[in-house]
Amino acid sequence: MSETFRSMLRSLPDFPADLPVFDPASAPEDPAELFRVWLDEALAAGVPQPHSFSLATVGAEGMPSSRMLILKNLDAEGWHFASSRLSRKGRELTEHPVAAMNFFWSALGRQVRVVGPVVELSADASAADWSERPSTDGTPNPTWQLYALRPVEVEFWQADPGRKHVRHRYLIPAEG
Ligand SMILES: Cc1cc2nc3c(=O)[nH]c(=O)nc-3n(C[C@H](O)[C@H](O)[C@H](O)COP(=O)(O)O)c2cc1C
Repeated sequence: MSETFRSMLRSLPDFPADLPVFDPASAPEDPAELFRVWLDEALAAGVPQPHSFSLATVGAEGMPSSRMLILKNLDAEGWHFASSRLSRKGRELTEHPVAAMNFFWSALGRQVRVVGPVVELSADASAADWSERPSTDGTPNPTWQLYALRPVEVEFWQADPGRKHVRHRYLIPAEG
């Protein structure tokens, strides 16, 4: 059973054969600009939920935890996401206000990693996000929180059929 399972896993393809070519020399200076281009290309390639990402947070004694979330916005405040402050991630962010995001667009063999401190955005912005959710019934939720991750590191990764995978990393000094 476990040998069959292992063989089945080994037989799965890593990446599609037809992948885009990424030349870091032509990348813009602003990682947010490149992210928007890659998100548009993921949309055009039919990647389902291309705005979803895994968010890793730090819990008690440094134990990591991760889960999928939806990207809500990208602006000067950072990369926005929202959740309940009472959730595990909410409690972990209160204790350790840092996180790592990981976007993966399988059809394009692309990954984007974003790391940095996380800040809570305003109660008004959080309430607006809650009220815009598709399943809203109009009841306010004071525990709903909009957060912004302020990147200190953003890494773009492009798979290559010849396994010469390409990485392009931006390091952004944290604000004083
Ligand atoms: C694709 C996808 C998107 C999700 N988006 C959100 C989101 O934007 N906010 C949220 O609180 N939970 C979202 N969830 C649920 C979370 O993954 C998670 O189960 C929940 O927030 C509880 O996480 P926690 O116990 O680690 O805090 C999403 C799940 C999936 C699969």
